[in-house]
Amino acid sequence: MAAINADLSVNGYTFEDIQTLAKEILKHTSLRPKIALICGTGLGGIAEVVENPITVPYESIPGFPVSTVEGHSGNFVFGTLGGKQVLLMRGRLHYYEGYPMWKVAMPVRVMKAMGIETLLLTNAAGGLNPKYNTGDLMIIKDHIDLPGLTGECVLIGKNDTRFGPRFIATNATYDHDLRSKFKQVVLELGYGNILQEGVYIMIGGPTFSSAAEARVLRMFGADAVGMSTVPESVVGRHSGMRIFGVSLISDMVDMEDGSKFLVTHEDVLKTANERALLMQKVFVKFIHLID
Ligand SMILES: O=P(O)(O)O[C@H]1O[C@H](CO)[C@@H](O)[C@H]1O
Ligand SMILES: Nc1nc2[nH]cnc2c(=O)[nH]1
Repeated sequence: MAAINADLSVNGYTFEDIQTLAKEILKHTSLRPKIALICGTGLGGIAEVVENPITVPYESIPGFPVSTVEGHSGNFVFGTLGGKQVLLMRGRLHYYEGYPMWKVAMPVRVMKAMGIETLLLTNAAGGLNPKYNTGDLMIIKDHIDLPGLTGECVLIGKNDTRFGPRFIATNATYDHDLRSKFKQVVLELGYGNILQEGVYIMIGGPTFSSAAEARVLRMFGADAVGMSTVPESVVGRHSGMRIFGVSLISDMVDMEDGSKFLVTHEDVLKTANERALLMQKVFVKFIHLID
């Protein structure tokens, strides 16, 4: 395999590097899925219901970064879910792990090179909307790219038009048809009482927000806050993918400064664990409906 050329002028991985990584991963399987799912914190359990799974650990892929966060196991899983070939990414990369933004979303470019057309994003997020409850599922209808607004957009740097155009619209990123199919599935399964639709805001992390920060995020119009997803959806959009996103509300954010509840990563993992079975059921049916 050719050496990975970490050329910073093109955001680390050249177009050729990305093709090389894709070929390297595809050597492990004859499957050619068009749907990929990125598993959020503690949500990798969806992989347990993948039929005939083929697991490709990140360490076995020369030049691929490792995932360092608990609840992100660090492998790709190919197989069938809901009757469709799928690719699961168990273990996303986060900015707060020290990866530059372009590296955080690099796997999405590799997915595109592997033939992925539809990108499903999941995450655990803190609830900012006072009507939400811990354990709710929030379909992402829009996002606020807080790092992007302050100069850390994932697409900053030299643009290679083989990946996508220099300038892209990011309104209407989250596909309407996929959103209504997901809604349909959740309602059919009888989970309508925990279903929300709202705006996700990305912060850099790893600090959870202070109460004053949380009030600002809410004033911006966000319903849930987390430390991921936006770079992946922007790069997916840039490469012409269809995007869907859902947040599991892992905890309700303290907005008042007086709370005794200090959120921990363990709280986030606990909620994800409690919703593992429900997420499996929902995604099997949802993926079945995707064209
Ligand atoms: O967004 P995902 O990967 O689900 O993870 C969320 O959970 C972690 C905090 O517990 C943060 O990484 C936050 O972004
Ligand atoms: N409060 C809070 N909870 C989360 N769960 C996942 N991400 C977050 C976050 O950024 N804030």
